[in-house]
Amino acid sequence: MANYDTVILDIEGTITPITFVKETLFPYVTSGLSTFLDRAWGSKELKNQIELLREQAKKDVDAHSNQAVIIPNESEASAAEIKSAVIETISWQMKADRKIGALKSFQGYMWKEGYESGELRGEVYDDVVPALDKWKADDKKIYIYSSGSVPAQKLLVGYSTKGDLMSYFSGYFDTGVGLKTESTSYKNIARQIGKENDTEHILFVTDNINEIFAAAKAGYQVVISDRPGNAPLGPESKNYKIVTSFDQI
Ligand SMILES: CSCCC(=O)C(=O)COP(=O)(O)O
Ligand SMILES: [Mg+2]
Repeated sequence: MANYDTVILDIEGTITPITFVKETLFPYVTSGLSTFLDRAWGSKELKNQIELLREQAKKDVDAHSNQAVIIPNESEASAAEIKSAVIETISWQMKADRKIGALKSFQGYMWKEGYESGELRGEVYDDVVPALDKWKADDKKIYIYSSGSVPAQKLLVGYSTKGDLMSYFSGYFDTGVGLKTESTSYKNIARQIGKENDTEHILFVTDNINEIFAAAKAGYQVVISDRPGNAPLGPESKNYKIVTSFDQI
């Protein structure tokens, strides 16, 4: 690897197993959603979260998505009808593993309770903390860029199986800077961390080849994370460094 002074890490498939997300985090939302809505109904935070889902649902319906349903507002529908539309909306989007801000925000909102009660702990691979320690000792800055919302990212690393890892990270980015498959997102991050004209000294590690293409196009150094259970790597991945553990970076 050429010199780098900044590391940006993806979460799912890179520092965290995909199985933890698919088999623990996602079912926590889908199985607990109905009772969660009943419990939190009337709270300001839930109203804000539903408003985000409502705005997204409207865009989806306008774009003729065949699964999208309008979420009615309180002046035109009962609580039961609104809850039912919210459940339907979240359900189809989660089946599609949609990386859309409103859904990701809602998931993080629900996971908060689970992490705080001790029911959830963010699973982090054993080789991650030694690499974070080494990068810190070498004075490198470390950030996260994930499709999960920034609050959800902080929960996962703050309540992790390796303890509270938040002190390692200088910042967190989600799709608020743009989709992870677009090179402008990586330019936006570089600008925000004061490295707009120095992207060649940023290293981005992710499991997703389209994110690799986008970051490389923005001038970043890139490494592919190939963890058990990740999607199989295609022939394009051969042009990049591939690691199965962070001690190979
Ligand atoms: C940090 S939230 C849990 C994971 C998640 O929902 C997600 O979308 C992660 O995507 P990534 O960009 O980290 O692969
Ligand atoms: Mg990933």
